[in-house]
Amino acid sequence: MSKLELRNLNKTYTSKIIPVKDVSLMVDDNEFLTLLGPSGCGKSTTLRMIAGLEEPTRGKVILGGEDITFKRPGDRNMAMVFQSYALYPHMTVHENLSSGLKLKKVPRAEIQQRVANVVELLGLKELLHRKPGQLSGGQRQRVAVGRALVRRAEVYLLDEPLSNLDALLRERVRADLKQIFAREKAPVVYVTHDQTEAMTLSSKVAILNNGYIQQLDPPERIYNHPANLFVAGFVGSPQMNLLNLPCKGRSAMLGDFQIQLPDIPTVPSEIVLGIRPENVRLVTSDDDKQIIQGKVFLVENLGMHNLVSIHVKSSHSPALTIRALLPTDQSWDSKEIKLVLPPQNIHWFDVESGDILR
Ligand SMILES: Nc1ncnc2c1ncn2[C@@H]1O[C@H](COP(=O)(O)OP(=O)(O)OP(=O)(O)O)[C@@H](O)[C@H]1O
Repeated sequence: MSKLELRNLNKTYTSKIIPVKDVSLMVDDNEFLTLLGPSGCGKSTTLRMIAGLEEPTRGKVILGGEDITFKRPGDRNMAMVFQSYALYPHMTVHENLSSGLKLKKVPRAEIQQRVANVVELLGLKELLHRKPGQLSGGQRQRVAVGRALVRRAEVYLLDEPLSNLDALLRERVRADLKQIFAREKAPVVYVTHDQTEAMTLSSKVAILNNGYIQQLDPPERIYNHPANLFVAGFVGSPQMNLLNLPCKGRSAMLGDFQIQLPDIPTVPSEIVLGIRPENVRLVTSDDDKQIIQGKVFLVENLGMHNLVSIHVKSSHSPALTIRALLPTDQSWDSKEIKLVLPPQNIHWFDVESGDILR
């Protein structure tokens, strides 16, 4: 029943360092919000202000209707997992997991039950009697996640909790986290710069850049309807093709080819065309429109697909490059190919502001 709300949150260190600018958002008790963005964009500072470890310069943190902006961290019932594990070095794993509950005078049987659940979930059984100094980085990180999970907190805050796990374990713990938090009735705020984590775990993603929220939406919407050039370029791997093109009449010129512009009030002299590599496809029928031709100059095998880089045919300007995900069942090296850019998959952006036009 505790909705978390940030109202116009700001943090200023000096006139030059303003890591968080006017961040407003809401996380319901059944929501998993991820703060995603490049290094230094203000993710951790935002999380630390929610936890009370940092005072906002301006703005409010509201939990369940109560203003908790200046409440001490210990008085907020929040569980936090840091990138740097923050485990008690003199305690065993078992003691690290149970000490918080003992302090809160939770009955012994319940402590045993809750600890047993996380131990099972995170595969910690073999490590219970070791101290943090005797664990690998990944194992310590799992214990830190476990310590947050044994508590029944009002809010869960996680700062890059999977960053030290190897790829396989990260995938497993990621799937576990998703299931665990689907059952918890508490807002979760998760910080990462790993877009796969953000896309798979979250019900909502806030993309941050330079302290500002660029877009706040469910992951599918972020991926399929990026609000601006920053989001379009940041989310998606391989990256979206983003091409600056001159406009002529109601078309944009992609090398020798005309791509019809969408219905926009005024046609600019230049525009940015965005299309994801998986949406660029081979010509399959005579009815195909928006066809471009070019020559392959690079093929990268990604396993399931080839990422093929193509120089688009152009008689005057230097060749533009477009990348397409194509099947692996044939050789694309140095091939002349014809491709289709389906109009429904094209995103158009304003050159100056970077905002989406259509
Ligand atoms: N105590 C501080 N004093 C001055 N500047 C700080 C302080 N803490 C953070 N910063 C600056 O604020 C900006 C945002 O930092 P923050 O840690 O929130 O970024 P982040 O998005 O979490 O980055 P990362 O992904 O690298 O952890 C950075 O430019 C950082 O150098």
